[in-house]
Amino acid sequence: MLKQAAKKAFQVGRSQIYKQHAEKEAGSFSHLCTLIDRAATYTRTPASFIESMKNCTHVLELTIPIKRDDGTLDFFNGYRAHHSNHTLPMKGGTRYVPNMTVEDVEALSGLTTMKLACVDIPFGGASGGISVDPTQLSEKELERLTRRYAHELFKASFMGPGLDVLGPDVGTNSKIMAWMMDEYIQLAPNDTEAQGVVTGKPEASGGIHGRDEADGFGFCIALKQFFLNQNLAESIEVSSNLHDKTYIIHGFGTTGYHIAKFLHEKEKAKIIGVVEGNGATFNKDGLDIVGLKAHYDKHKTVQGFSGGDTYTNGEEVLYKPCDVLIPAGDLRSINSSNSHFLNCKVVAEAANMPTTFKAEELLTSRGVVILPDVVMNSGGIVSSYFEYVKNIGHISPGKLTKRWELRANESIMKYIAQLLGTEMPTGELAIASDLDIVRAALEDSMISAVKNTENTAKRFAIGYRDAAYVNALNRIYESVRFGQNAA
Ligand SMILES: NC(=O)C1=CN([C@@H]2O[C@H](COP(=O)(O)OP(=O)(O)OC[C@H]3O[C@@H](n4cnc5c(N)ncnc54)[C@H](O)[C@@H]3O)[C@@H](O)[C@H]2O)C=CC1
Ligand SMILES: O=C(O)CCC(=O)C(=O)O
Repeated sequence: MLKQAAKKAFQVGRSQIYKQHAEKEAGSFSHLCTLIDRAATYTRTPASFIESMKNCTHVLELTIPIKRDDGTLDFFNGYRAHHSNHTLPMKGGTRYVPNMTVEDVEALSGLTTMKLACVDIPFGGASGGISVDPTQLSEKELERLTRRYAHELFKASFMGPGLDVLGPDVGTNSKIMAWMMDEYIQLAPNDTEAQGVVTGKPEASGGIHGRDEADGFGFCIALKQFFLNQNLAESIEVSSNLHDKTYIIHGFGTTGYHIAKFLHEKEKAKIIGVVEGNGATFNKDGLDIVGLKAHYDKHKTVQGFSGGDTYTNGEEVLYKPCDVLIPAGDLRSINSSNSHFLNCKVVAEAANMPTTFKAEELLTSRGVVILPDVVMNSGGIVSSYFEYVKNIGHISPGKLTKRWELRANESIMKYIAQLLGTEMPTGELAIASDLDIVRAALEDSMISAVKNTENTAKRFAIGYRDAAYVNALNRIYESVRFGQNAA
């Protein structure tokens, strides 16, 4: 069925199909509103609440002047949107990307509200960033721009550990997050919770173990859990194991790389293609991800990797047959111009809003299953939440309980040994590291989110995206009804 559709698409010809479907797609915020409306039918919430979810509470637009290294003045547009303050603080990513629009920022803040609710984190959604290509600035220019952005957010009450906690996203990293925190500390020197103003910081500045890998780790846990469901596996005629499937990953940044790493190392899965903006690599027997990462870090492209065939036009790899396609690049990468040519059984969304409305309609009509962003990529923000809790509590995970748990385990072992009349094994039992604790907690959040999504999808016979939105809207409504914001 899938093969036939793909063959037909090629027969009609790409350019003709592109013309047929190149009409403007809905903007990102109206896309979000449509998803909310679609899910609302299955919720137990009033219409006025649903309408309120289709607006941001506050949106800040800034012009940020910075001095370039050559002494000239340059100006950049910055944004921060607060989608919902139904519970505080608000939280969400910070993007440094060229051509950022206020509509995308608003949509991402709304998406973040939904995502946080799906994984049961008691924060409202926010999002923001600067319209800039960070690779075109020197490190000093990037630091000045970041500090000025943080300064303006603070002045406008768009930043604070009890108000809006900024996290990393496309184009930002732990160093940028640390600059933001430092700027905040200068402005609010007596705030004892200041470390909690941003997440994704280096560990030396209060960051948490495993934040960089969290998105990829969480994604793989969620994927595994979805495939354990026999109905899903049978509906697309695959087994429920991850290791015997083929994967193509679109985007090899923080998220895409860690997904590839976990699938490759832990699941022994075959990643046959990696597509980047500037080319792709393909190996039908599976790519060596460690080697590919070393090549990518050195050359800033996957082209020329000796362990795969190089494609200068990455789209050609995107269209190759695979079981699971993983968009991990940017918004709208699966759209009406390319969805006809995709040859996968599942689209598992690691990026935020990677699939446009029309693309989703087309793919689902062909039987392709979509595993939605709000569940699949929530590992990053869940780990950010753990970092925040550590910062606000001034204590690292397990510091109070680790040794106590070890003693408790030893007592149980002794008791069992006594019952069996054997000796206690010699040597100390392992103590959980901070990373073990974070990973276990993340696993728990991801598995619960997938199970809740599956249950709702089954109950109403709807897709996983609609089910995730139904759960999110119900949870937010309960919090508004009984929470701090209901007058
Ligand atoms: N970093 C995080 O904590 C989280 C990120 N995400 C989402 O995951 C996605 C990726 O984010 P990161 O990995 O953090 O960003 P990143 O900046 O580290 O990586 C993005 C990668 O995608 C590639 N890319 C961009 N446009 C492309 C195109 N048209 N075709 C192919 N490749 C393209 C870039 O070259 C880069 O390697 C984004 O949608 C982001 O919002 C979601 C949840 C958490
Ligand atoms: O950790 C955060 O606050 C943001 C993570 C992120 O960018 C996302 O979940 O989309």
